[in-house]
Amino acid sequence: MSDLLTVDGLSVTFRVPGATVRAVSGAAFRVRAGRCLALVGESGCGKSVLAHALLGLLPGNATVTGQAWLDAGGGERIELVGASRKVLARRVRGRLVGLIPQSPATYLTPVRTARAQLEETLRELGAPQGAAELAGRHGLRPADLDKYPHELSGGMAQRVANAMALAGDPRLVLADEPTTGLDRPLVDRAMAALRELCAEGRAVLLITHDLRAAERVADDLAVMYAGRLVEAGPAAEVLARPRHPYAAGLIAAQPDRHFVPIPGMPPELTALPDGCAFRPRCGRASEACAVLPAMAAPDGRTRDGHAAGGDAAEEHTVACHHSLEESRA
Ligand SMILES: Nc1ncnc2c1ncn2[C@@H]1O[C@H](COP(=O)(O)OP(=O)(O)OP(=O)(O)O)[C@@H](O)[C@H]1O
Repeated sequence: MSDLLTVDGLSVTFRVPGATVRAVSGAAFRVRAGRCLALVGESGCGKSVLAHALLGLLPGNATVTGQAWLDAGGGERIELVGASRKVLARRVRGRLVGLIPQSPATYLTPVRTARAQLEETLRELGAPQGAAELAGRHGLRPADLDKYPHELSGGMAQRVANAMALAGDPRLVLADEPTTGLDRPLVDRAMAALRELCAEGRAVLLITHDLRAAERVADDLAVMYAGRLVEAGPAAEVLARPRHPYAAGLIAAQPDRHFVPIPGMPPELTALPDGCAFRPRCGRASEACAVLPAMAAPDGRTRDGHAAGGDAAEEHTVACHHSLEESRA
């Protein structure tokens, strides 16, 4: 399977009065065709900012550095961080990359019917199909199209948002907390829809704090803490044998596991500590943790700031001086 997206050393800062918010620091990962990578972490850790950075959707106070290579087909690759607004608007957003937004009900324009919004999307893309045909493929009936967003159920609004995201037949789909506000059956349906996208050969980047949802759909998992990836690998492997104390804590905090919250709070992104940002909350912390640990495979090979080549991305990697693997060995 080929890499559709290769992110390398991606960082995002925001200028705010008197401070700098370090929202994403040196993220490196790849998303492959036919696979779903779930990016998980607590609210505010930088997941959505990362997705928006890829699409050039951040506000003017943001600075993005690093690289993100998108396979545009036909041997062409587009570097998203340096791409012009025109390239992002005309070639990337909606065409090569579809965005399934957080909270579809609020993403849709309240004063326009579903049909009007789908038609506008299709017109912008120059797509030949009609709104009814597109809607039908996403399980919407023609009568649903004449409804305004507030008249749509959560599930229907989600289908409209999915139809808009997929109208341009994108190779990569970014799903930003697509399950926000949905009850469990709708979450299950949304996850099944993401799985279908993978079966069609698309690559899916799922951004979520819902580990249970990630568990259902993800092939690969990356765990983010305070703007930094701390653990990555095959989803089943990371969930069964987490190596980073934060990842282990996040998993143990699930209602169907021990339901024990991690003590303390994440640090302010305007005042990140030196070294490992999880240090103040970590029972395993030592003086060594004052130095930032590199993302490394069990044999110690590091890949901090660099997307892995070959098949190495499926390796289970962790950025921790005292990983749980160490104590299991
Ligand atoms: N325009 C902005 N200016 C300053 N800070 C911002 C801006 N946009 C986002 N941030 C900050 O960046 C950090 C990361 O936000 P982000 O929305 O990516 O978190 P998240 O992990 O997706 O959480 P959630 O699930 O709540 O959306 C937060 O501290 C947020 O306050």
